[in-house]
Amino acid sequence: MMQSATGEVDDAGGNNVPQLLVSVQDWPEAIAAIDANVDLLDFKSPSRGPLAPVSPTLWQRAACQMGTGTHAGSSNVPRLSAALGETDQARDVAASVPSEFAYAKVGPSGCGSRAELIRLWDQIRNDLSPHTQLVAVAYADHQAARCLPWDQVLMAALHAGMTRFLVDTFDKTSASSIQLLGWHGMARLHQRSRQAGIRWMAAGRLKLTDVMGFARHDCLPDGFGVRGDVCGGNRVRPIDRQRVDRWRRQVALCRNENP
Ligand SMILES: O=C[C@H](O)COP(=O)(O)O
Repeated sequence: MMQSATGEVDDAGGNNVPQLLVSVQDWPEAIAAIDANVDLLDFKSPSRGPLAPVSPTLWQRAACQMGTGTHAGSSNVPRLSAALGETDQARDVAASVPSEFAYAKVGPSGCGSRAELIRLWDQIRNDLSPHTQLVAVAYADHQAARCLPWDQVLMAALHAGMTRFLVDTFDKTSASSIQLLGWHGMARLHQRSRQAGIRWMAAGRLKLTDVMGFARHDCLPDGFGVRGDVCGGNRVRPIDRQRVDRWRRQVALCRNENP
Protein backbone atom coordinates (compact mmCIF):
# COMPACT_ATOMS: atom_id res chain seq x y z
CA MET A 1 0.00 0.00 0.00
CA MET A 2 1.22 3.47 -0.82
CA GLN A 3 0.62 6.48 1.35
CA SER A 4 0.31 9.91 -0.23
CA ALA A 5 1.72 13.16 1.10
CA THR A 6 -1.74 13.81 2.52
CA GLY A 7 -1.55 10.60 4.54
CA GLU A 8 -4.13 8.86 2.36
CA VAL A 9 -3.60 5.21 1.64
CA ASP A 10 -3.76 4.35 -2.05
CA ASP A 11 -6.73 2.02 -1.95
CA ALA A 12 -6.17 0.98 -5.55
CA GLY A 13 -3.02 -0.84 -4.55
CA GLY A 14 0.54 0.43 -4.33
CA ASN A 15 1.96 2.56 -7.11
CA ASN A 16 -0.92 1.74 -9.38
CA VAL A 17 -1.09 5.26 -10.82
CA PRO A 18 -2.18 6.90 -13.03
CA GLN A 19 -5.66 5.47 -12.84
CA LEU A 20 -8.38 5.47 -15.45
CA LEU A 21 -11.78 7.02 -14.84
CA VAL A 22 -14.47 6.53 -17.46
CA SER A 23 -17.75 8.44 -17.34
CA VAL A 24 -20.85 6.34 -18.04
CA GLN A 25 -24.48 7.36 -18.48
CA ASP A 26 -26.40 4.09 -18.03
CA TRP A 27 -26.06 0.56 -16.73
CA PRO A 28 -25.02 -1.14 -20.03
CA GLU A 29 -22.18 1.39 -20.32
CA ALA A 30 -21.25 0.76 -16.69
CA ILE A 31 -20.96 -2.98 -17.36
CA ALA A 32 -18.78 -2.38 -20.43
CA ALA A 33 -16.46 -0.13 -18.40
CA ILE A 34 -16.29 -2.58 -15.48
CA ASP A 35 -15.46 -5.43 -17.85
CA ALA A 36 -12.73 -3.27 -19.38
CA ASN A 37 -11.18 -2.99 -15.88
CA VAL A 38 -11.44 0.74 -15.37
CA ASP A 39 -10.30 1.96 -11.96
CA LEU A 40 -13.08 4.49 -11.45
CA LEU A 41 -16.62 4.37 -12.70
CA ASP A 42 -18.02 7.88 -12.97
CA PHE A 43 -21.77 8.35 -13.42
CA LYS A 44 -22.66 11.36 -15.51
CA SER A 45 -25.35 12.50 -17.95
CA PRO A 46 -23.27 13.93 -20.83
CA SER A 47 -26.19 15.32 -22.84
CA ARG A 48 -27.12 17.66 -19.97
CA GLY A 49 -23.79 19.34 -19.26
CA PRO A 50 -20.15 18.74 -18.39
CA LEU A 51 -20.88 17.31 -14.92
CA ALA A 52 -24.63 16.65 -15.01
CA PRO A 53 -25.91 13.92 -12.70
CA VAL A 54 -27.66 10.69 -13.72
CA SER A 55 -30.80 9.68 -11.89
CA PRO A 56 -30.42 8.61 -8.25
CA THR A 57 -31.99 5.28 -9.28
CA LEU A 58 -28.87 4.52 -11.31
CA TRP A 59 -26.64 5.53 -8.39
CA GLN A 60 -28.60 3.11 -6.20
CA ARG A 61 -28.24 0.31 -8.72
CA ALA A 62 -24.49 0.82 -8.94
CA ALA A 63 -24.20 0.98 -5.16
CA CYS A 64 -26.12 -2.27 -4.76
CA GLN A 65 -24.13 -4.19 -7.34
CA MET A 66 -20.68 -2.70 -6.85
CA GLY A 67 -20.79 -1.86 -3.17
CA THR A 68 -20.92 -5.54 -2.39
CA GLY A 69 -18.56 -6.44 -5.25
CA THR A 70 -21.15 -8.73 -6.75
CA HIS A 71 -21.31 -7.61 -10.37
CA ALA A 72 -21.77 -10.97 -12.03
CA GLY A 73 -19.06 -12.11 -14.40
CA SER A 74 -16.36 -9.59 -13.48
CA SER A 75 -13.66 -9.64 -10.85
CA ASN A 76 -13.06 -5.91 -11.22
CA VAL A 77 -14.66 -3.70 -8.60
CA PRO A 78 -13.99 -0.10 -9.58
CA ARG A 79 -14.57 2.71 -7.14
CA LEU A 80 -17.67 4.76 -7.80
CA SER A 81 -17.85 8.45 -8.56
CA ALA A 82 -20.90 10.69 -8.97
CA ALA A 83 -21.09 13.90 -10.98
CA LEU A 84 -23.55 16.16 -9.17
CA GLY A 85 -23.95 18.98 -11.67
CA GLU A 86 -23.28 22.67 -11.20
CA THR A 87 -23.89 24.59 -7.94
CA ASP A 88 -27.69 24.60 -7.31
CA GLN A 89 -28.31 21.31 -9.08
CA ALA A 90 -25.59 19.71 -6.96
CA ARG A 91 -27.13 21.13 -3.78
CA ASP A 92 -30.40 19.43 -4.75
CA VAL A 93 -29.00 15.96 -5.36
CA ALA A 94 -26.00 15.59 -3.04
CA ALA A 95 -27.97 13.98 -0.22
CA SER A 96 -29.10 11.18 -2.57
CA VAL A 97 -25.57 9.89 -3.30
CA PRO A 98 -25.27 6.41 -1.76
CA SER A 99 -22.50 5.97 0.79
CA GLU A 100 -20.90 3.28 -1.42
CA PHE A 101 -19.71 6.09 -3.70
CA ALA A 102 -16.08 6.95 -3.02
CA TYR A 103 -16.15 10.33 -4.77
CA ALA A 104 -18.50 13.13 -5.82
CA LYS A 105 -17.81 16.19 -7.96
CA VAL A 106 -19.59 19.51 -8.18
CA GLY A 107 -19.12 21.93 -11.07
CA PRO A 108 -17.93 25.36 -9.86
CA SER A 109 -19.51 27.44 -12.67
CA GLY A 110 -20.76 30.80 -11.48
CA CYS A 111 -18.62 30.72 -8.30
CA GLY A 112 -16.56 33.83 -8.85
CA SER A 113 -14.91 34.05 -5.45
CA ARG A 114 -13.04 31.74 -3.11
CA ALA A 115 -15.61 32.35 -0.35
CA GLU A 116 -18.45 31.37 -2.65
CA LEU A 117 -16.67 28.20 -3.75
CA ILE A 118 -15.81 27.11 -0.23
CA ARG A 119 -19.41 27.79 0.88
CA LEU A 120 -20.65 25.56 -1.95
CA TRP A 121 -18.22 22.76 -1.03
CA ASP A 122 -19.20 23.01 2.64
CA GLN A 123 -22.89 22.71 1.80
CA ILE A 124 -22.32 19.70 -0.44
CA ARG A 125 -19.99 17.96 2.01
CA ASN A 126 -22.59 18.41 4.69
CA ASP A 127 -25.06 16.39 2.62
CA LEU A 128 -22.67 13.64 1.50
CA SER A 129 -21.98 10.51 3.49
CA PRO A 130 -18.67 10.68 5.42
CA HIS A 131 -17.55 7.81 3.17
CA THR A 132 -17.86 9.95 0.02
CA GLN A 133 -15.04 12.40 -0.70
CA LEU A 134 -15.81 15.62 -2.52
CA VAL A 135 -13.34 16.26 -5.35
CA ALA A 136 -12.44 19.89 -6.13
CA VAL A 137 -13.12 20.67 -9.80
CA ALA A 138 -11.49 23.42 -11.83
CA TYR A 139 -12.48 24.25 -15.38
CA ALA A 140 -9.59 24.97 -17.75
CA ASP A 141 -12.00 27.29 -19.62
CA HIS A 142 -12.86 29.12 -16.41
CA GLN A 143 -13.92 32.29 -18.21
CA ALA A 144 -16.64 30.43 -20.11
CA ALA A 145 -17.78 28.91 -16.80
CA ARG A 146 -17.48 32.23 -14.91
CA CYS A 147 -15.44 30.70 -12.13
CA LEU A 148 -11.97 30.84 -10.63
CA PRO A 149 -8.90 29.66 -12.55
CA TRP A 150 -7.31 26.34 -11.60
CA ASP A 151 -4.57 27.77 -9.38
CA GLN A 152 -7.10 29.57 -7.19
CA VAL A 153 -9.33 26.48 -7.01
CA LEU A 154 -6.29 24.45 -5.94
CA MET A 155 -5.46 26.92 -3.18
CA ALA A 156 -9.11 26.95 -2.04
CA ALA A 157 -9.13 23.14 -2.00
CA LEU A 158 -6.02 23.10 0.14
CA HIS A 159 -7.59 25.62 2.50
CA ALA A 160 -10.77 23.50 2.70
CA GLY A 161 -8.78 20.34 3.49
CA MET A 162 -9.64 18.57 0.24
CA THR A 163 -7.20 16.00 -1.10
CA ARG A 164 -8.35 15.44 -4.69
CA PHE A 165 -8.48 17.82 -7.60
CA LEU A 166 -9.87 17.41 -11.13
CA VAL A 167 -9.18 19.67 -14.09
CA ASP A 168 -11.90 19.43 -16.72
CA THR A 169 -13.51 21.62 -19.40
CA PHE A 170 -16.89 23.34 -19.09
CA ASP A 171 -17.59 23.74 -22.81
CA LYS A 172 -17.55 20.28 -24.35
CA THR A 173 -17.68 21.59 -27.93
CA SER A 174 -14.52 23.63 -27.85
CA ALA A 175 -10.86 23.27 -26.82
CA SER A 176 -9.32 20.52 -24.68
CA SER A 177 -7.78 21.27 -21.29
CA ILE A 178 -4.32 20.78 -22.87
CA GLN A 179 -5.08 23.30 -25.61
CA LEU A 180 -6.38 25.75 -23.01
CA LEU A 181 -3.57 25.43 -20.46
CA GLY A 182 -0.70 24.33 -22.70
CA TRP A 183 1.89 21.80 -21.58
CA HIS A 184 3.59 24.51 -19.61
CA GLY A 185 0.36 25.08 -17.67
CA MET A 186 -0.13 21.35 -17.13
CA ALA A 187 3.42 21.03 -15.82
CA ARG A 188 2.81 23.91 -13.38
CA LEU A 189 -0.46 22.36 -12.28
CA HIS A 190 1.29 19.03 -11.70
CA GLN A 191 4.07 20.66 -9.73
CA ARG A 192 1.69 22.73 -7.59
CA SER A 193 -0.51 19.70 -6.84
CA ARG A 194 2.53 17.66 -5.82
CA GLN A 195 3.78 20.48 -3.59
CA ALA A 196 0.33 20.75 -2.00
CA GLY A 197 0.09 16.96 -1.52
CA ILE A 198 -3.14 16.91 -3.52
CA ARG A 199 -3.87 14.15 -5.98
CA TRP A 200 -4.92 15.44 -9.34
CA MET A 201 -6.76 14.02 -12.29
CA ALA A 202 -6.60 15.32 -15.86
CA ALA A 203 -9.76 15.46 -17.97
CA GLY A 204 -11.35 17.76 -20.51
CA ARG A 205 -11.68 16.46 -24.07
CA LEU A 206 -8.51 14.38 -23.77
CA LYS A 207 -7.49 12.03 -26.55
CA LEU A 208 -5.69 8.74 -26.27
CA THR A 209 -2.62 10.23 -27.90
CA ASP A 210 -2.43 12.85 -25.12
CA VAL A 211 -1.56 10.25 -22.48
CA MET A 212 2.07 9.91 -23.52
CA GLY A 213 2.30 13.71 -23.82
CA PHE A 214 1.81 13.93 -20.06
CA ALA A 215 4.65 11.43 -19.58
CA ARG A 216 6.90 13.29 -22.03
CA HIS A 217 6.28 16.59 -20.29
CA ASP A 218 6.93 15.01 -16.93
CA CYS A 219 3.49 15.87 -15.58
CA LEU A 220 1.72 12.52 -15.29
CA PRO A 221 -1.40 12.99 -13.19
CA ASP A 222 -2.73 10.55 -10.61
CA GLY A 223 -5.54 9.77 -13.00
CA PHE A 224 -7.10 10.41 -16.38
CA GLY A 225 -10.83 11.07 -16.79
CA VAL A 226 -12.39 10.44 -20.18
CA ARG A 227 -15.74 10.34 -21.91
CA GLY A 228 -15.75 11.85 -25.43
CA ASP A 229 -12.75 9.94 -26.74
CA VAL A 230 -14.13 6.56 -25.66
CA CYS A 231 -17.37 7.44 -27.51
CA GLY A 232 -15.51 8.09 -30.77
CA GLY A 233 -15.54 11.87 -30.28
CA ASN A 234 -19.24 12.40 -29.58
CA ARG A 235 -19.72 12.16 -25.83
CA VAL A 236 -23.50 11.69 -25.94
CA ARG A 237 -23.13 8.47 -27.94
CA PRO A 238 -22.58 5.15 -26.15
CA ILE A 239 -19.06 4.26 -25.09
CA ASP A 240 -17.10 1.95 -27.35
CA ARG A 241 -15.63 -0.96 -25.40
CA GLN A 242 -12.63 -1.26 -27.73
CA ARG A 243 -11.75 2.37 -27.17
CA VAL A 244 -11.95 1.89 -23.41
CA ASP A 245 -9.61 -1.11 -23.77
CA ARG A 246 -7.15 1.03 -25.72
CA TRP A 247 -7.20 3.70 -23.01
CA ARG A 248 -6.69 1.08 -20.32
CA ARG A 249 -3.68 -0.35 -22.15
CA GLN A 250 -2.17 3.09 -22.71
CA VAL A 251 -2.60 4.10 -19.08
CA ALA A 252 -1.12 0.74 -18.02
CA LEU A 253 1.89 1.50 -20.20
CA CYS A 254 2.43 4.75 -18.26
CA ARG A 255 2.23 2.80 -15.02
CA ASN A 256 4.94 0.44 -16.20
CA GLU A 257 7.18 3.20 -17.49
CA ASN A 258 6.79 5.26 -14.32
CA PRO A 259 7.12 2.78 -11.46
O1 LIG B 1 -14.57 13.36 -15.79
C1 LIG B 1 -14.28 13.23 -16.97
C2 LIG B 1 -15.16 13.73 -18.04
O2 LIG B 1 -16.25 12.89 -18.22
C3 LIG B 1 -14.41 13.97 -19.29
O3 LIG B 1 -15.28 14.09 -20.38
P1 LIG B 1 -14.67 14.40 -21.82
O4 LIG B 1 -13.56 13.41 -22.05
O5 LIG B 1 -15.82 14.21 -22.75
O6 LIG B 1 -14.18 15.79 -21.76
